[in-house]
Amino acid sequence: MTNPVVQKVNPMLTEERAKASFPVEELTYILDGGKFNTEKRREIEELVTKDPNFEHPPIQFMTREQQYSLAVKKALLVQQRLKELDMLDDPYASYFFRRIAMPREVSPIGLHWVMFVPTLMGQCSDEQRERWLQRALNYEIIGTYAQTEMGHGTFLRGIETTATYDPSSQQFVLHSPTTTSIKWWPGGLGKTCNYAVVVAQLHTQGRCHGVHMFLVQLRDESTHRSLPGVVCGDIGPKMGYHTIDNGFLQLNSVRIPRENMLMRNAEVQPDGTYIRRVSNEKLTYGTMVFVRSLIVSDAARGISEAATIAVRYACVRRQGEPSSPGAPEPRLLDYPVHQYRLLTCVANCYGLWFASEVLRDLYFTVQPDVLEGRTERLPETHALSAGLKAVGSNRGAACVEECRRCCGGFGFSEASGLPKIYNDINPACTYEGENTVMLLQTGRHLLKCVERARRGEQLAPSDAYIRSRPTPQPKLAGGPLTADLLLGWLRWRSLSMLLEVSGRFNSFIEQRQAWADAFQAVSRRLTRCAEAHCILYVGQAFLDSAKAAENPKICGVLTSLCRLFLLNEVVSGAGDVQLSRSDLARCQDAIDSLLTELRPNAVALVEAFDLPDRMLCSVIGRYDGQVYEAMLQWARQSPLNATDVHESYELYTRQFLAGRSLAKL
Ligand SMILES: Cc1cc2nc3c(=O)[nH]c(=O)nc-3n(C[C@H](O)[C@H](O)[C@H](O)COP(=O)(O)OP(=O)(O)OC[C@H]3O[C@@H](n4cnc5c(N)ncnc54)[C@H](O)[C@@H]3O)c2cc1C
Repeated sequence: MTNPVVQKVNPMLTEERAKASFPVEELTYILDGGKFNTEKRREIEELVTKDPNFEHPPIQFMTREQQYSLAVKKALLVQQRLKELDMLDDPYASYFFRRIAMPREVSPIGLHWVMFVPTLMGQCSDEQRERWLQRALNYEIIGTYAQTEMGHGTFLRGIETTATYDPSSQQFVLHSPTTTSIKWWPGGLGKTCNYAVVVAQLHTQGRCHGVHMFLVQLRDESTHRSLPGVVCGDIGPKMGYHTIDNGFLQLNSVRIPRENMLMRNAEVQPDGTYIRRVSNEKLTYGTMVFVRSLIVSDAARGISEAATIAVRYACVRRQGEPSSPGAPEPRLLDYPVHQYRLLTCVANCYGLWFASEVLRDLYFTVQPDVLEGRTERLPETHALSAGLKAVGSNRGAACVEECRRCCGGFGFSEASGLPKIYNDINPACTYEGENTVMLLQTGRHLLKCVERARRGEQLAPSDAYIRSRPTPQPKLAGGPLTADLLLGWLRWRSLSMLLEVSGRFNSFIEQRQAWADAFQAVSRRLTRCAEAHCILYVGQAFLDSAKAAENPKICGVLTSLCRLFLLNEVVSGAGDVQLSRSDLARCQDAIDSLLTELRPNAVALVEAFDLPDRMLCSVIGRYDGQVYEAMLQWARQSPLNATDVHESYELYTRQFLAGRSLAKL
């Protein structure tokens, strides 16, 4: 455990830690992907912790401008340190360095790495790469990715920004013709970046050729002033992400050289002739799959942080009627309903953690094939990554909110760290493909799978359970409710729901409805099918990882947690299909027994995530469990407490209490 014990540890937490039935450290190695990774991560944490440049008072007491300015400084410092330590080429090390140096702070230059550089890598011709990529990698320029407009998000083809080619000057004229065409949202666009990849409708020789990408310089490289015709700025405070300047961009006939169109897939020649090359859009899908697997893993990490805070707090918080006169009040964790709320979040966290790893491995398996033109598994990976991105971020936000509520009033205080985790996890439901739209994409793929199964075609591994005919419902009554049996039931549920929806869809088609109308008619139910399909994948990944654990004690506790996950899905999905009352009652009883079984391991299961206090930034989730003293100390730092009497008293309250009218002040 890397946490420095700053105060005497609360005995209630010590007592809970002693109850662990398995070696926590070994589970940490599994979660990290091996002992080597755990050690490396801890070394990095120590490096950052010792660096005074990353020390500062709580950001919650700072204004947004102060938070942004500090985040710019720290983000650049992180890059400098990574270079000095020769860690830039080590993705694992640099990921953890950033996370620990900027806990809960979204980096204003994050988009540079996540979107700008990968877009240059994937969309530039070889000469363009030569010219720009190295400059971007060396941080001589900082870029963002500007696609979304005020009026157009999900529907990419509706984008209004135009890039019109002028052969006389061999330049493109970038223009925002309407208010709704103003770019809105790109990270770092407001104040930080000096370049952007701008997505616009390409016009040449009187024809529109659809959306293409252009590299546009926004600000002068030495003064950082915005260039003529470029109007950009910050879009203002948001629900979270206070440290990043999501921005707007209006382009007023801004001219860029012809060579600034990203030309890997298409080209405009000097005379204005448009040439489309063999599309490698399928390669772009590959990158999308990878980014989405990271979103699922971020969702799991968000829950791991919230659950660590809420479980520790539940051990030290006493609330309620004592069981006998003179006895202490019960701890929150002693209440079965509280155990249920927290342990189901922990179970979701482990499930998503393992599923994100399987998805990432799938990407690394499929990507080399795709590069060589074998794209058979691309539809499966694409559909899975879209659906899991949606299910992961939806669950992430829901579980973090549940953990926040589990902490009562303190969960509403910024001191808990929980509002910030929630506000930072929530936007992932919207960016990189809005979640409902993602589920519809998965659903569309599932409908096609039923059709292919009907034609007797072979389906990809994760779709292989899909048939064109129903199978009998697995019986839950009778024998033990094993994880395999529960998974089998969820597989059956997914297939049953899908066949029903596909049947309705086909009947609309037989009634000569247009494909798009038939799709809309079943779309609501189809999103539910997509969720069921993805939950099945999460459950399978969870169970496989539990079975793979070499230590029988770890295998045992993970299998129990996995059963809790699966049972909870069966119970909450009972209304989707017909689950008998006796089967439902059995499942409910099994959940109750599992809560009792898992409760002694609650702390161990969250502490296996090995999150140092520095990362949690939580007064109520600290390792030593000394919640109340720390809460008072934290509140004392509020700027409102700088003076005993606040200036508003002299300005307004004194007059008001004396009966004078405030209007005259
Ligand atoms: C924090 C944050 C960072 C972002 N960063 C960037 C960035 O760096 N660069 C960038 O270009 N953009 C960025 N975005 C924008 C983001 O990609 C869009 O918000 C997203 O694509 C959704 O588009 P929209 O907001 O226009 O919503 P809309 O597309 O208008 O969707 C609104 C609602 O309608 C529903 N809906 C839309 N279409 C359909 C349909 N066909 N069927 C059923 N329902 C539908 C959606 O599910 C959604 O609930 C960012 C957004 C956020 C919140």
